Amino acid sequence: MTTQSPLIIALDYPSLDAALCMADQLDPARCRLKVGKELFTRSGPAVLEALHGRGFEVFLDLKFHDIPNTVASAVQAAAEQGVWMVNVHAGGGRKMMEAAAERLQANALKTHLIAVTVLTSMEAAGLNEVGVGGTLEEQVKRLAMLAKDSGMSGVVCSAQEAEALKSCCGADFLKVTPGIRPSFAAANDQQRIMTPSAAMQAGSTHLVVGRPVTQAENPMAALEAIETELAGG
Ligand SMILES: O=c1ccn([C@@H]2O[C@H](COP(=O)(O)O)[C@@H](O)[C@H]2O)c(=O)[nH]1
Repeated sequence: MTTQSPLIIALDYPSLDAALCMADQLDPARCRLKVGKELFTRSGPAVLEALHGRGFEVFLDLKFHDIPNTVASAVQAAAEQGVWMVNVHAGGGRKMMEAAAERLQANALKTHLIAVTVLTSMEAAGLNEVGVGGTLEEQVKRLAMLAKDSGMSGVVCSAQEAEALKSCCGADFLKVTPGIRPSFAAANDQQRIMTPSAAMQAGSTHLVVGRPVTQAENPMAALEAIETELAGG
C-alpha cells in the first residue's frame, strides 16, 4: 500500500518481535516504516518480509558507505527485496553514488535511492572536528548538489536545511528529515531539530520520527498528536 502521509516511523528496536508489536499498532495508510542498523542487524531480511506482508512501504536506512561496486551490489540487494527507499552516505562520493544509481537503472529497480548529507546528530563543532571546513549549511548544500548530480532522488538532511535545499535542488528532490521533535518530545541525541509542522513548511518531503512515538507512554496518542499538528489543528 502507498500512502500520502509524509510520516516515516523509525522502528529502532532490538528484536523482530518488538518491532512487529509496534508495527501492528500502526496503519500502512497513515505512515511508512524505517528499518535501521540495529533492527536489520538483529533480524535480517525477515523484518522486511514481515512489514511488506503487513502492507507497509519500508525505508531501509543502512546508510551504505564503501567502494562503488560494494555499495551498488548492496543497494541492488535491498531493492530486490522490495524496499521503497534505501540510502547511502553522500560522503562516499560521486563514483559511489553513480554506481549505485546505475545499478538500479540497469536492473529496472524503482526503489528511491537517497544520500545522507550531514547526520542530524551533528553540529558545527563536531563537523569541524572531522576536518570539514566551512559552515555546516555549506557542507549539507555541497553534498546535496553532488547527490543530485550523481543521480540520487533526494537526500537525508535536517529540516533546518530543507528550505535552502529546495532553492538549490528543487521541490521534487526528496528531503527526508530526521530530527523531528514535536513540542512534547525530548531532543535526545539529535542536534538539528524541528517540529513536524515547521519541517513541512520549510520544505521537508518526508519526516522521520522515532523515539517521540516509539518511546512515548502512549505511542498511538503521540502519533495522533503529530498528525493533528500536521493537519493544522
Ligand atoms: O541524519 C540522520 C540520519 C538518520 N537518522 C535516523 O533517524 C531516526 C531518528 O530517530 P529519533 O528517535 O526520532 O531520533 C533514527 O533511526 C536514526 O538512525 C537520524 O536521526 N539522522
